[in-house]
Amino acid sequence: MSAPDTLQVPDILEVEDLAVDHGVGRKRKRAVNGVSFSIPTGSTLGLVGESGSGKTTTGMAILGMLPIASGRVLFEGRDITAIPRGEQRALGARRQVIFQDPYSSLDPTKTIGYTLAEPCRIAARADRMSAAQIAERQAMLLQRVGLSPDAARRYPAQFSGGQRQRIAIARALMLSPRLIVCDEPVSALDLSVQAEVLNLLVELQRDLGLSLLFISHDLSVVRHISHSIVVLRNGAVVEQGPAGRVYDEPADQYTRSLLAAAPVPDPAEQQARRDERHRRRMEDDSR
Ligand SMILES: Nc1ncnc2c1ncn2[C@@H]1O[C@H](COP(=O)(O)OP(=O)(O)OP(=O)(O)O)[C@@H](O)[C@H]1O
Repeated sequence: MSAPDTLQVPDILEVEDLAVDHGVGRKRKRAVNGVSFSIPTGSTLGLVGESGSGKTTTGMAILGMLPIASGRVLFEGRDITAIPRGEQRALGARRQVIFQDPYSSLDPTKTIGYTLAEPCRIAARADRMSAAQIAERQAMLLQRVGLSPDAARRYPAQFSGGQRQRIAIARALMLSPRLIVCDEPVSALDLSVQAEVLNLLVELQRDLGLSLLFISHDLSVVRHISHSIVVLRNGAVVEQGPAGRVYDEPADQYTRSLLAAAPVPDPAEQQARRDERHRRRMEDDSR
């Protein structure tokens, strides 16, 4: 028997006919309705749509942070809504989140070292690490995201917005997750810093074989990092497919209007920005 031409990689995440509500009683409101998509393992899916379209609600339901009204979410083939409570913790280590505002995950009163160790303290027994292992992993990850190991002794206020987001990324990686939900992780950053953090996420995704659900209201942000795209409108999917197809030949009128509003980055301008950053770094190094 000959080997198959292509290796069949299972999907890390399958969302089937998902519905999620907010509020209770008469104030109950359906925020997400009939949403289905999947993320092939080791790829990035861009979940886009205007404010209020249901992106965060979908992301939080996938992370088990919001109850599901109906539908199924399969993570690594297992229906997460049917997993016994005792096993939810172990699953938590394999799914992490990075928010728009790094302060959501970085307590200003705690050192970076304390914050990075936090996921290890609440992890299931099987994922626990010794203090020495935690320190070693912290140092490795801080370096990987472009910070020096002595950052562990400092506080969030001593870092810029971009550096804080790098710390939030390191924190998300502490327990070696397989899926990271990135909820508008660069929206609060300057354009040049946005590009640096996006590049870091792309490198990490590729080098570590991570799967990313990248939430953004801005189609130009996810353009170069997503393998596939899902467009949400009023809590429902209006378009989905490979990123190249969705950007080049959008089938849906709403997607076309979003694309028209999203500027295509000019490669020459991007290169000029990269050169400028490089020049500044060289200057800093020579001081
Ligand atoms: N905690 C909440 N209580 C009640 N309604 C909510 C709550 N959170 C979100 N909603 C509503 O659910 C819908 C989807 O909101 P959601 O935050 O998921 O959208 P989004 O696409 O992520 O928007 P944004 O980009 O502004 O974050 C909106 O109508 C919103 O008003």
